[in-house]
Amino acid sequence: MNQLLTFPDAGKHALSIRAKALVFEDPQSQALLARLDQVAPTEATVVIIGETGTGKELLARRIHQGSARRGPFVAVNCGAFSESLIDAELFGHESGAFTGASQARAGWFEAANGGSLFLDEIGDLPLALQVKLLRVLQERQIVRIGSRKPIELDVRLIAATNVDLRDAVNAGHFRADLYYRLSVATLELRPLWERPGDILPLARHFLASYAKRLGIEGSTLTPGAEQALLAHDWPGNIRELENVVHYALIVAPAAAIHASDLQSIQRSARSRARQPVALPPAVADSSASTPEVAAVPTLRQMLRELLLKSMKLNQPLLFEQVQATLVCTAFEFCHNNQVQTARLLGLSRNVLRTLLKQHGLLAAHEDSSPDTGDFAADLLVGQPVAASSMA
Ligand SMILES: Nc1ncnc2c1ncn2[C@@H]1O[C@H](COP(=O)(O)OP(=O)(O)OP(=O)(O)O)[C@@H](O)[C@H]1O
Repeated sequence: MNQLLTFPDAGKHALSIRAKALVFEDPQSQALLARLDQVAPTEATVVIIGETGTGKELLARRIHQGSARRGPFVAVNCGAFSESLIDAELFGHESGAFTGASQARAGWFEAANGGSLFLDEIGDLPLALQVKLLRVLQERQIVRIGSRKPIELDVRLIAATNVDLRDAVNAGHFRADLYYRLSVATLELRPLWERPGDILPLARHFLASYAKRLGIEGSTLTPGAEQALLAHDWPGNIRELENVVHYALIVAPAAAIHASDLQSIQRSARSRARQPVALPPAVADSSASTPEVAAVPTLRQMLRELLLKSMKLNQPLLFEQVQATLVCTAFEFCHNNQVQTARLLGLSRNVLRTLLKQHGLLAAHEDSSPDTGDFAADLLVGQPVAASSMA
């Protein structure tokens, strides 16, 4: 079933494909969409969790569209402003409130009155502003900087984060009271690699949309290109996929798109082959700056050397032991909810999937693909080995 949902006022957003449609075909995405459609008509504050490029803003727009709110949808990235600026941006100011404030200005809250305010990267909001935001949510009114007059507000707040807010609370970076106030409803967008059923429908959707824009007819993806898309890790998630398809159309207009046209994928595959132990690009993770993460490259290097040695000496036992060590370490990370760190070990998705499933962190229906046990191959990028070849 093709889950292509169009926004009613798509025409108003002519510049962006993002505002027009949502492609949600993977069973996980469909389940999320069902929850979204339950939450949207309510007045509940929503927190959307997901890595960069997973579609958080798009989801927030959909929530707004699905509500009865007729006011505007206003999106603000909390990470894009300095602490002093974001105060005035959110709550507005009177003229003369501070140097440079020559005129009174309404803030984003007022701009969103009657509608929804989407606060992206809420985890980046300084603590002082978190206190202020909490008060606004409780009292449903704001006071502009330099004023004493409260302004009544009717705004639904939708927040997004790419960090685990519970970890931020534990680390003292995020107020617990604000966290509980915000997370009335929580929607989690999984990284694209964890919802493979979305990859090709999204790719075809972007292909059709960009081809239309570029005036190209008859572009298709060859089976090889489809395979390359499915095999890629997508650290930049849907945004990366959109860019890859757009670029491919530019370099291979009016023709079938081959794997070799998907240049950024090819490049990253090549660079992985050249530097087998290099860390993948930074990923949002609850464990992003823990000592474990710092230790992973060394661990990975050690395990890689051991694997190579075991192959050279033809020692299946050592090979098995290294594999076991890898799996135990990854399991430990998964157990601590540090899935991304586990990924850095270079394990195959299938192995990670199995670990996650064993740990109840993954729904059963996701685990459709068999465990090929190719984790050593992942670690040794470019030198695939099968356990049987060791015998
Ligand atoms: N389900 C989807 N269907 C179609 N396009 C999508 C979908 N999800 C995301 N996109 C596309 O991916 C791009 C990234 O989406 P979006 O900006 O919503 O991500 P984000 O998670 O808010 O990113 P960031 O955290 O970096 O701000 C958008 O340009 C949009 O076109």
